[in-house]
Amino acid sequence: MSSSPLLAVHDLTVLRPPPSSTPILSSMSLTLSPGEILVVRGTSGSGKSTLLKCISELNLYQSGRITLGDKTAKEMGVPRWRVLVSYVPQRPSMLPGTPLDFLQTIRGFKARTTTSKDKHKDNTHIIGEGEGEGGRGGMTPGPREPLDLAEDWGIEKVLWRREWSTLSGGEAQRIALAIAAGIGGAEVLLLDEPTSALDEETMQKVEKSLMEMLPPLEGQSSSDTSPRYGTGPKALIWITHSPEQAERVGMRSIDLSR
Ligand SMILES: Nc1ncnc2c1ncn2[C@@H]1O[C@H](COP(=O)(O)OP(=O)(O)OP(=O)(O)O)[C@@H](O)[C@H]1O
Repeated sequence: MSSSPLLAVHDLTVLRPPPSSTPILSSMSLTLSPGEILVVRGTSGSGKSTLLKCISELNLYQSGRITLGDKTAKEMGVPRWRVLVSYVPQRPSMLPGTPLDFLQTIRGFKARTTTSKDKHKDNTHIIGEGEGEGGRGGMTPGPREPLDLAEDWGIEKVLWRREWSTLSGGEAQRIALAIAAGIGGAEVLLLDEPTSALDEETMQKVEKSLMEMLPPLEGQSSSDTSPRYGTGPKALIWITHSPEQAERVGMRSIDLSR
């Protein structure tokens, strides 16, 4: 693989809480390059989610070093790290309010540096009161704003105004994923079984959009790939139990099964 990785995990060890203190992950290392999708596989309980939560600084670990570029989360500051290295859980937790409230809240986080370009593409205003369709947010192709991205995956804009608790598992999963992928700013997305609640057709649409967001791999001509969407992520780590999906999306894979 190419020279300098975007993300690197060195010798990560995570233990279960006492009294068992047995390892969940033991001296685990990996690297991720720009343009790459790394698939993580493994039996249930082998530590896949734990790995992604450690990388996003949501889970404590006993030893190891995780860097983005040449910086650790501590050196960068954890809030900024969590913007750049974004974990998308398998089941979005039952958040209060609506997806639109959530989107507006995370857009306001101080750790997220909002450029005037980002502001320009914020078209959350396009959903009028009680309105189902909204506008198109401009006629020219450009960055995929979360609402547009989700719409490509079959999420009508009216759903953004519904309480999270009233959404189906697959609706909530697509909306959470569209927010993470479409809001811009994240360099690495950590996807925990991102399509587990989706039907085959929708799953393949989601796979295609996510793959098209990435820049070309180093050494690969950009004309070899579909157009890249705006400020999308540079690389993905993708947990899946499906060998077919691993084959479709993965450029490399690791298996955590013991
Ligand atoms: N806070 C915790 N306390 C005790 N054990 C934990 C804790 N968090 C995770 N574990 C254990 O660590 C192991 C790995 O869990 P993890 O959720 O990472 O597995 P996984 O590979 O993602 O599984 P699945 O495929 O079922 O989602 C499991 O045995 C789990 O019970």
